[in-house]
Formats: sequence, structure tokens, C-alpha cells
Amino acid sequence: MALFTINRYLGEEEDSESSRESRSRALLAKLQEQVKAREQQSVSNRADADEDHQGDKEQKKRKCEEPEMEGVQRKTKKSENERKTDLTDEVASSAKKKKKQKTLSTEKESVNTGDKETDNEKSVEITETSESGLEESKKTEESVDPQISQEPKAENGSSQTSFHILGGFQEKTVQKVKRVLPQWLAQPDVIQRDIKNNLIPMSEVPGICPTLLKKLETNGIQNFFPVQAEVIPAILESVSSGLLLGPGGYRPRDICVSAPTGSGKTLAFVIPVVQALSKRVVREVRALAVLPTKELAQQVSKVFSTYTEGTSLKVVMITGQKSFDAEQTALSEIRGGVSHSLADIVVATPGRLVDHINKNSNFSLQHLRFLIIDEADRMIDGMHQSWLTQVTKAVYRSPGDTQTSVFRRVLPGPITVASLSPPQIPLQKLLFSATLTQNPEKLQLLDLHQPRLFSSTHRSTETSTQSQDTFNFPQGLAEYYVPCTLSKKPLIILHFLLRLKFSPALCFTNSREAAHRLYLLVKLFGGVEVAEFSSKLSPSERQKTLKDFEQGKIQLLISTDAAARGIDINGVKCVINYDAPQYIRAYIHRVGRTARAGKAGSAFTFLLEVQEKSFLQMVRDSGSPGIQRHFVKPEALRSMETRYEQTLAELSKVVKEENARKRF
Ligand SMILES: Nc1ncnc2c1ncn2[C@@H]1O[C@H](COP(=O)(O)OP(=O)(O)OP(=O)(O)O)[C@@H](O)[C@H]1O
Repeated sequence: MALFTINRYLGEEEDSESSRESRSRALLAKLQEQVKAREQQSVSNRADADEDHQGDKEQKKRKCEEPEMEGVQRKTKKSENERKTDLTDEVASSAKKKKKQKTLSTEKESVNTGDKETDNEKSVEITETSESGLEESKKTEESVDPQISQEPKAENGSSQTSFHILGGFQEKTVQKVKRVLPQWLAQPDVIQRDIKNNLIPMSEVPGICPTLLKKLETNGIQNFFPVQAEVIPAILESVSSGLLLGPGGYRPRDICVSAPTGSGKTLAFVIPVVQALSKRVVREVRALAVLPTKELAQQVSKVFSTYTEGTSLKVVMITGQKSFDAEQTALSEIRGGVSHSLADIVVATPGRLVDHINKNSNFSLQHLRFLIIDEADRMIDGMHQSWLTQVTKAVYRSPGDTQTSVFRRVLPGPITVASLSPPQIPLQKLLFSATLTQNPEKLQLLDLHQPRLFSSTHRSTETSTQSQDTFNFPQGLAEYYVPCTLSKKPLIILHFLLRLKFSPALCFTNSREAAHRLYLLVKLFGGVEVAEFSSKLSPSERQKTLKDFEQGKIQLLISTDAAARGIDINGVKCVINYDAPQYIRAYIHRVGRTARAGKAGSAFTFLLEVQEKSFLQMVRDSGSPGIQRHFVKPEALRSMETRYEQTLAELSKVVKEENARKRF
């Protein structure tokens, strides 16, 4: 065992220069004698020494130093000479440091330590160990840092050395840092992906009041889908002690839900929120659902309205579809000089919501109990609008009179006796998405409180280094890719609709212009009821188009990504990605417009040759169960080619006319 270790500092020697030099020379001479003796005994070492004098002195000497060093050790290990060698070495390197004598340094190096670093540095840090401690210290070093102790072995085929270089100047390969997910993300409550085989009778889900059960039945719901059976009881449990307190008097946990498209997430929050609020006495805004688009807000608002019908609960939508004044009137009224809320549940898009927070002094969120963030991943991406900060400010805003109120509201901090008394309405966040990010840094933006995750995908805590999130696809979805060329794309669409009768089909392009051009082309070709859907249309036109499509009046709806997310259109048999989506989330949401609610559906993605490799890789990495090749034979298109050529000529005329009209 090493009893002690001395790190010598030789920078400021007290001895005079001359005495140090003479000592150095004497010790060096002894050292040289030892080297000579060793050279005579070892043929191999001699060969090494010869090599030492050839070629580039600096480079080759360093390679030879270690074997030589070991030779010295082996021979003198149990003799008194070892300590002298050490001492000599130190002094010699010290002399070198001060004087930089060429001859001195050359000779010294030949017997110095076998390290690759500069001798000047090393000599300062050489450790002196006792004879018995030599082996022990070696063992200790090996057990502490195998990399350091194994390096000499690798170079010399022997592990014997009495010197340890402190400081670790060797280049070490830096290990890749693995992404480690927090427990709540790594071990979620698992939701079954297969809806059909996991329907749960409504009577088996506890806590739902008979009125709501009846309403569900009236609306054609006979069983709950897996996500609903898991999430509804969890939300209801958080209000089991009333709206004012979480379970046990504590703030309830926030809830995140990541389940495939069409798995029934909307009802998973609508039912428990309606049930929780039905017990309220005074009308205040207690639930706020934020969605990225007007169409989605409208869809969710409709579901809330369905299940609040016949109760005193009021749902108000603020998306900019009506004028600001009209929305203001719907939100509150002044009675006896005091503002009263006319809404219990507000469904909003972020932009319009922020407008009301800032400009509508009668819009109060001070009693908000549930903040529902649907399409949460998209809403996180849109955080640049800082809508969440504005909402939080509005929730904890305390006008003079409410500060003295029993139910005063302050921003939650650490839980203390004082912070729990008096009780305050807890704000609970409910997040829903088919592509919820597993990136903790992004989720951090939402400032979640002890979140609980319900997910149909989950990863272990020790994840791979793969940076792409993985998601779950609907069970009934069949994915295909169609190899094609640019010129054949429209023909393949026509082939799908006219020959293969793939309708109703929802077709996605990457731009409004492409959607419009394709719409014109299919319309001019004839034989297919076609419509376009993009931000070019007014909200009412968009609404009518969706309705017509749902009613089967339109066979092919050509859309931008405006219809990709959340839109629930009943009976879409087939999704066609005319332009391949650039991001995996866009792909998942687009193909998720079919195969909803446990039904079957197909998705076809047209791929140019250059796109194939990267697109297929992106889809596989996302957790897709598999995308198959669907090849359309050129012969299948041949009979349509003549008509297609004529249509292209007509199309260019129509486009020219349209452009001319735009100019005037
Ligand atoms: N328990 C149920 N029984 C029958 N149909 C249901 C049930 N729950 C939901 N649905 C229907 O399933 C369809 C999809 O539901 P929903 O729109 O809530 O899915 P989602 O998970 O929000 O999808 P997306 O992620 O695409 O927004 C809707 O038409 C809805 O009416």
C-alpha cells in the first residue's frame, strides 16, 4: 500500500545553479552507467537503444523509452537503486528545465519515464513510492482508472511501471451522453392502441354521473375507447374534493395524453370537465380550451355544447370568427355596475385569446380551474406568441378586492402550511396530442406541475441516443408509398379515383398554389367531384366544404395542411399525400384523417426517386408499423394520357386567365 506520495515542486530551487548542475551531472553519470549495464544484458533492449540513435530523435526515442524503463524496473526492482533512479530522474529533469542543456536533455530522455508528454512537465509530478507500495499503488490505480493503467500495457505488452503521471493528459474518447428521460415521461400509464379489441363498457368506468352516461348513449357512444377509460377517471379523481382543492388538499397533478389520431381524445377531456363544472354555483370561466385553428376550436366547441346541453353551463367560442365586440358580449355582461361572466367554458385560438386578455377588461380568468391544451405539441411550437404566459398572468391577476378574499389566488410556490391556507383554486393543465413531444426541455415550457402521462408509446428511462420522437399510429391504418415521377402524379390521382374508386379521398399538397393547380386539373379532366380546402377560403366556405365532403358530395378534397390536424371527418377512406410531407408530425396528422375511431383506412404517399430513401427512413424511425410499396404500372395510365395532354393545355389557359384577373 502506498503510504505517502510526494509531489515535488522544483520550480524555485534554493540551491545555487552551480551546485544543482554538478549534482545533476553526477547523478546523470550514475544513471548512464546503469543504462549501459542493462544494455549489455538485454539484447532486445540494445536493439531498441540502437534504434534510438537513428532517425528522428524526438519521435523514436519516445517510443523506446517505455521498454527501457521497464527494463530498469525489472532489474532493479528490489534494489536500492530504484530510489536513486527516481531521484536522479527528478533532478535531471529539473536541471533540464532550468538550463535546457542539449546534451543533458538528450541523455536524460533515454532513461526517463516512458510517457509521451513533455518531460519538463512530468518531472514535476513524478511520484515517489515506497518499494512495497509500488505494486499496491499500481493495483489501486488500475482499479480506479483502467484507461490510465492499461495504456502502457497496450504499448509495451507489459503493465509494469513505477511512475504515474498525474493530470491525465492522454486523449480520452468522450462517451456519447445518453438522453435520460424523467420518470414521468419514461413510465407513463399505458393506453392500448387497438381500439376495436379494447372497448370498455361505460358502466365499468367509475365516477361518471347518470345524466352524462345517458347523453353519451344518445350520441351513439356505447363503450369507451381505451384513452377515455384511462383519462376520464384520472381527471375526475383530481376534482373529487371539489373545485377548490386537489386530492388531499394539494394541488392536483397536470395530465398529459399522447394517443393516436382518432382515438377519442376529445371526449376524454370533455366528459370529466363538464361533470366537474356541473356542480358549480356561480358562473365564471372555469375551463379554457386552447386550439391552434378556428376549425379545431369549432369542432371542440361543438362537442362541449353537445354535452352541456340541458345544463346551466355555457360554452363560448373566441376564435375571431365573429367580431371582437360580438365575442365580448358573449363573454360577459354588466349587471348593477358589476361585470358577470356569461361563460363557463371558453374555447379559443391563442391569438384571439390574448386579444381578450389584453383588451377586454371584463374577461376574467381568475376562477380558471382547467386549462386544456389540445394539439399540445403544436401549441408548444407556437409558444413564441407567449399566450401561456399571458393566460397565467390573467389567472393570478389580483385586483384589489379579491386580495382580501378567502379564495385569493397567488402564483403557486413551494408547499408550506401558510401556502395551503387559505385554500386557493388550483389551476390544472390538461394536454392532449397524437404527437406529444418526449423532449423534456420543450415540455418544460408549459411549467407542468407533477405531470402524469398517459401514452400509447413509451420509452425506458435509459433511452437510445436516437433524437427523433416515436409515436403510435392507428391500428387500422395501412400505409403505402407510390414511386412516381412529377409528370405522372396527376395521372395517378385520376387513376386512384376513376379506376380504383378510392373515394372519398383527402389529398394533401405542400402549398396553396399546388392545391389549387391540382384542383383545376382534376376538375378540367372531369369525372371526379373535386373541391379545394385552404386558407384562401373564408371560414364559412371552409366549413361548407368540410360539410359537403362529409356528406359525400365531394369525392376528392384537395387540401393544404390546414385540414391535416385534428379535423374529424367521418368516413374518409383514403388519404393521399400528393406532395410528401417534410416533417414526421405532418405525416402522422395527415394520415390520421383516415382510420379513425378504430376503423380501417389507407394512406398513400407519392414519392419521387430522390425522396424515397430519406422519407422512408423518417417514417420507419417514427415508429410506423410498416409502409409498403404500391407500384402503379405505366400501362394502367396509358388510356388516360391523351385526355391528360389536352387537359394540361386547357389548364395553362385557365391559369393565365386567372393570373390576368389577379393583375387587374
Ligand atoms: N367511445 C366512442 N365510441 C364511438 N365513437 C367515438 C368514441 N369516442 C370518440 N368517438 C369518435 O371517434 C372520432 C375521433 O375522436 P376524436 O376526434 O376525439 O379523436 P382524437 O383522438 O382527438 O383525434 P386527433 O388526434 O386526430 O385530433 C370522433 O368521430 C368521435 O366521435
